[in-house]
Amino acid sequence: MSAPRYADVLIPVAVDRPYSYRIPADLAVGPGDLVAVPLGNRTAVGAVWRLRDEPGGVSHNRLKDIAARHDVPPVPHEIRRLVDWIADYTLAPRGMVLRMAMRDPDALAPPRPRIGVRATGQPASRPTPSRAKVLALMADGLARGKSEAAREAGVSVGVIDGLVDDGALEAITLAPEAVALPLDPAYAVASLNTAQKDAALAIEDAVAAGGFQVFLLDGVTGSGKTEVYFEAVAEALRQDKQTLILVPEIALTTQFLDRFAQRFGHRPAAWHSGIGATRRARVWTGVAAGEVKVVIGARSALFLPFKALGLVVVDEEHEQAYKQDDGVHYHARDMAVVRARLHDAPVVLASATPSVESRVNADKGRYRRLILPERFGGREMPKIATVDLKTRGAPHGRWISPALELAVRDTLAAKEQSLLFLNRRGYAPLTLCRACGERVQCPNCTAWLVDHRFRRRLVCHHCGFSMPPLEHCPKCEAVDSFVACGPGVERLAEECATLFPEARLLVLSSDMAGGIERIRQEIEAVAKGEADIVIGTQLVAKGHNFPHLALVGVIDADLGLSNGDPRAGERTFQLLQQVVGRAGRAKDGSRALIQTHQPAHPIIDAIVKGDREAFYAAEIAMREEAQLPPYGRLAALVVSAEAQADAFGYARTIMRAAPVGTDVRLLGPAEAPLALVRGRHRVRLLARSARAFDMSGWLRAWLSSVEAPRGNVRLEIDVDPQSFL
Ligand SMILES: Nc1ncnc2c1ncn2[C@@H]1O[C@H](COP(=O)(O)OP(=O)(O)OP(=O)(O)O)[C@@H](O)[C@H]1O
Ligand SMILES: [Zn+2]
Repeated sequence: MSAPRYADVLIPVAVDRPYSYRIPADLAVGPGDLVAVPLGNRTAVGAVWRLRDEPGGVSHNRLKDIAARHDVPPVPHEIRRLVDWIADYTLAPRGMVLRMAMRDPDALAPPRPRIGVRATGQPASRPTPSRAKVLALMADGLARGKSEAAREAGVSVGVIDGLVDDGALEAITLAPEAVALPLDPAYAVASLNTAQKDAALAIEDAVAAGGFQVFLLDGVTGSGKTEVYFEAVAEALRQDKQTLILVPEIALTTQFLDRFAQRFGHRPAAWHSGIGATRRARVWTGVAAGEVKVVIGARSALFLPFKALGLVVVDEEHEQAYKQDDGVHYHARDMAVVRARLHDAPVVLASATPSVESRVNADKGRYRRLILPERFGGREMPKIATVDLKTRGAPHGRWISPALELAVRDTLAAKEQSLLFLNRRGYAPLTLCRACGERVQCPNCTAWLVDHRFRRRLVCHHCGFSMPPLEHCPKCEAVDSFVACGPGVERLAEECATLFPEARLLVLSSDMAGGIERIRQEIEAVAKGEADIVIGTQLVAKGHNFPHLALVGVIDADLGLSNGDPRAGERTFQLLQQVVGRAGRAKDGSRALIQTHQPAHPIIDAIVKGDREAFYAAEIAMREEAQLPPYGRLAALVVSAEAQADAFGYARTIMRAAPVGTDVRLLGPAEAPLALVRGRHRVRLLARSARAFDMSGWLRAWLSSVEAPRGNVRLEIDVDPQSFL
């Protein structure tokens, strides 16, 4: 049999189809190989998508030759299928999806050898105190990197070089740093309670047997879901298979990495945008070679080239952060399920507040639901009560009600921790002119500027625009007339400093100076009990374990309830349940106070009564009635342009071309709630169909009949939208 003579090569740019090339007789290429190909007047790198014996429609002579094959791991079969799947489903150009799954071959080149030093046993010809320090350190005979030796001995690198010249040290090539240290499934086995054991066994059996299966690990906050899926990871290790653990926010998982190391002896490999290029390349090739057994990462880890994937875990599966809302609009949780199916491996979706989608899938028998009904060790759930802001609210200009103030005082007196939750960054969400009522808006977005007093700026949370506080009103010229309206976490901190001057305060918000590293340290400080009152945005609600926390105060539970977003109810329930669930994880007798104007709202009521089933039953019934996901399918089309008329114009053009029929209901075009972002006007269309309908196929057929947007007009397609703004 002769070798295939043609290859379709997918290039990681905004194209949907691979291009065909000839394979030169002296070149062997296989599916997934990275190759250099001529593209226009340059050379591009692409992945071989399929091989063929025929040129496929184009004459042999018009095709160009593949220039070269790169000697790096190919894009594996499962990843190629995943890329096809995501492109077909989301309508994103295939090349753009490949881009997330491919590395530049140059970046994958083996790392440069590390040079180290070792003692030769010869004395130094000219002894100095610095030299003596180095030789004392190196007397153990171990090899060390040059700078490492200098740092440990407390001398400059020059001293090391001098000793090499002198013959007292010798330079040697060090073995490359291990990409992942060996994990031991038997390192420190946890003893599980009965419910944990049952759940763990079910997943372990599935890992051992192989085969695709979805588990919904549905356990209340603090029930030990992590311990349960660690046992499944242990089984995968025993089978010599790899595990992918997805988390919504990888930068804040130090606690998790430590727990993992306590269980398996070492940390897993982490994958996120913050790790350096060399390390990324090592992890990538280590995953491809099957040496890296466990990877923890945010959604981009979904595209790593696992050699033998035996288990996928999606922690906090309900998190909105799994949905990517720019470029390729994909949901990493859903695609993790697709990926597990491609590898014929089990997948675990874990949450204390499962998404309605996953819950319905479990109820219908598509997923297997494993329930952990109680906290580990019989620990009590916090006692939850509401504070009715209509009658028992805070005095004017303040946000902590007398009841909450008292509860914080009691908690301080008991030397325990309080958490005050307010999902608003900055000092105040709105700045208003007292004289004329003018509100300070972003020039580029439909949004008020948020007062960030620590930084002394007014900031747009959509585009990042910022400016110094205004001295006089641009409209009525009044001087010093601006007042801050409403609370943000900074303002709440000010109130706490006045009410509880003796308490150690800590504000946790994603935009504090010092970035992610500072947040990481502060989360650890909270866990160690180094703060008395923690003020935080949703950042604090996400899966952290704060053992000293005895009181949670929700400053404004109504924030998420009132907007028109079909997912607002679900999100509010999840956020409140998660934040309340941070309390009382190590000690009984914890409480939560929820400040609200609507204490009788069904969602608030379900939280207070601890009746999550009431929430799911009501929400699921509503979704079914309204044919919303998962009972129906939605797709959003967002047209944007510098001029509003252009956006509406193109939206009407595509609307006119919509296929006639009753399968899909089309709503719009309408101005988006966020009508202006970064100077672009936005118009939305929403398509809704029954669940069984092929929405992606329908959209593709429709849009292929419409002329592409021109000039600065852009069309974005969002299948299964999470955001309706
Ligand atoms: N079998 C066990 N043995 C020892 N400690 C356990 C066990 N199970 C759970 N724990 C402890 O209980 C606490 C809560 O566990 P974990 O963080 O896994 O809960 P979770 O279900 O993930 O909670 P959340 O959804 O709120 O994040 C942790 O401190 C954990 O170490
Ligand atoms: Zn803006």
